[in-house]
Amino acid sequence: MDVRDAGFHGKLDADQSESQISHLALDIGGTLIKLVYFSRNKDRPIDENKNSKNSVIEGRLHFAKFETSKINDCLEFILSNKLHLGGFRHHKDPASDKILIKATGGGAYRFADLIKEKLGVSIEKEEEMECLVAGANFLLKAVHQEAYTYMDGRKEFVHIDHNDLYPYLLVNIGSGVSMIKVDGDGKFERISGTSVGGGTFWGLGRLLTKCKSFDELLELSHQGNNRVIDMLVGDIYGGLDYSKIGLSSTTIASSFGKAISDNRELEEYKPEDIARSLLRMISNNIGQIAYLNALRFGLKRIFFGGFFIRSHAFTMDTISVAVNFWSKGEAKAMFLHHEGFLGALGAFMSYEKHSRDDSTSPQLGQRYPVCTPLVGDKICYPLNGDLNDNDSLECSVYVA
Ligand SMILES: Nc1ncnc2c1ncn2[C@@H]1O[C@H](COP(=O)(O)OP(=O)(O)O)[C@@H](O)[C@H]1O
Ligand SMILES: CC(C)(COP(=O)(O)O)[C@@H](O)C(=O)NCCC(=O)O
Repeated sequence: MDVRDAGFHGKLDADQSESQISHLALDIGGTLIKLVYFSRNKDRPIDENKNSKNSVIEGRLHFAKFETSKINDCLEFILSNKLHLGGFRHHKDPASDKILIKATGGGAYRFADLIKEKLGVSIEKEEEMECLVAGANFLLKAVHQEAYTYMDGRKEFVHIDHNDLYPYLLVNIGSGVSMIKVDGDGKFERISGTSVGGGTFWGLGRLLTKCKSFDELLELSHQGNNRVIDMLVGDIYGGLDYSKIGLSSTTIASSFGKAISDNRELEEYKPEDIARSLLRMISNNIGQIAYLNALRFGLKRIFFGGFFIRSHAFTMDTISVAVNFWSKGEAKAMFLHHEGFLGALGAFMSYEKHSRDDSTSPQLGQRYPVCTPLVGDKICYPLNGDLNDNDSLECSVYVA
């Protein structure tokens, strides 16, 4: 289970629940539900700016995720921690005590009735692509050391020049894959996508290896050797490179191609080798399609997000190699630390739209504060994967 998963009985610690929690936003995807919410630091007073109508509140953004198939666990977590009270009310209808919660992703439509029934709050739907872009722009502009490259086991943070960020290609690898050309705040076009994504890896992997969880499948892929199943150029060319067209003998000529002639049954292959081939096939394919789309629109920067990545070394390495190979070294794949939370962050930021409507609850106006990722009280960027439990970003928000 992912460390950012909040379990069924997940209760926030006393410190967190005593502080004021507000502005819960959800991204309910095909596989995972992502939650973002803000908690005010209870020991810090609100800094009221006498010259403006705004006040600054210091606090933290919190992140959690659940499997979509276990939505009841997620709703239980929200209910038991009273996160659902952190919504907003429309001032056009002051008599109404109806609370609205921001949500994006297909599940905002699919589960609206269930959420209403279980939490007693209504869903205000936000468009998924808009949220992904808003989340990515926020992270790239506001969070220090958010973007990084990963190649040959080396992670390097990328300095983001705010004046030279656009245009870029955002590749969100969730259950399926969306490729979005981003030209500015709220300016974007979804230029491509592929159904061969994270859901394909996990779905096929589960069938072929009998793994019980995504993490188990990922862990298995660590130990495997894809050359047992993939047909390499060298397998076809008698151990030689095909130098004339730039293919080394170790390049995969055909993913899973060896299984044609091996005369072996599925059970005779090691699950770890299957997991490795599958991960490589899907990551490679996405990296290639991403690069071709970047080329189509002359985009130099490609950022990859979505929970398929999971800061997994082999996944990132494969995507980076694919982008590097197809671009002949011209383009680099970049990854986002808060990879899976782009949509939820975008939905969270859309509370700003209502800051003038809402007279009864705190009104949030996120203005790209400088955020520092904190785990406990330490600034923390683990190099090899997930953020730790109680993951949060320290930040200030403006309240109109
Ligand atoms: N704990 C997990 N359980 C299931 N899938 C996971 C998990 N962690 C990462 N994944 C991968 O992430 C994908 C979902 O990514 P996400 O960005 O949340 O997309 P969606 O919005 O479609 O749910 C899954 O299809 C799977 O490949
Ligand atoms: C339909 C979706 C936007 C839903 O988002 P998700 O829950 O996968 O994050 C995504 O799965 C997608 O872009 N699929 C690829 C469809 C295609 O372009 O072929």
